[in-house]
Amino acid sequence: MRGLFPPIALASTSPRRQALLTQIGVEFRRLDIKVDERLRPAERPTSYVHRLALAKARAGWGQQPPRGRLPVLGADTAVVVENEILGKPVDRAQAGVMLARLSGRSHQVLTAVALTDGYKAQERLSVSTVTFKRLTKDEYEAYLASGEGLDKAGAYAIQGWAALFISRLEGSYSGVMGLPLYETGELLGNLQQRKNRP
Ligand SMILES: Cc1cn([C@H]2C[C@H](O)[C@@H](COP(=O)(O)OP(=O)(O)OP(=O)(O)O)O2)c(=O)[nH]c1=O
Repeated sequence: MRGLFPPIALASTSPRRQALLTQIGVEFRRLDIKVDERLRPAERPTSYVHRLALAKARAGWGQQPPRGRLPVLGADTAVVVENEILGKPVDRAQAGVMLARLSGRSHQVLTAVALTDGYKAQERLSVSTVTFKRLTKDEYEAYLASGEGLDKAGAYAIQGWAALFISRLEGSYSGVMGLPLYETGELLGNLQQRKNRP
């Protein structure tokens, strides 16, 4: 299938986001961006992921040379349990605490995507509910030893071994992995429509 969308820039260091964008045939240049990911006092999880997705897209826009800029896509993912955001664990011990919070219950995964062309920005939010089985001691130990969850929000990867722990997913698999492809397609489709307008 020939690509449906124009080329873009992806403001992300995440290999998962690159793989997902490649999956839908989007050509992209990658921009290494770093934004302040600290949560603001009393900030709600949805506001937080929206703010960061937009900040990443804008930072990426600012990083491109003024000539030949491409529209920039940014995304941010947060795991939310009992209204608390679980970010990426700082070490194995914290990863263990996060897994214990997720074990035997459901949580939400929010991923916001933002696309800017320097003038306007569009955004979408994907919300999924993920249910974990109750983990056994052996499962905790094996998973923590694998190191798989250490660079992931909530200390797990749905696309990896943690699939063995997920009894139910309501929502978007790609959204949980870091880039909701349906919503991303909507943003890219709007871009295409604007381009085709006489
Ligand atoms: C819950 C979950 C998260 N993740 C990943 C997606 C994101 O890469 C990461 C969440 O962290 P983010 O801060 O959203 O992204 P990032 O720092 O990895 O990359 P960027 O440069 O774009 O800011 O967790 C999975 O890969 N699988 C999962 O099941």
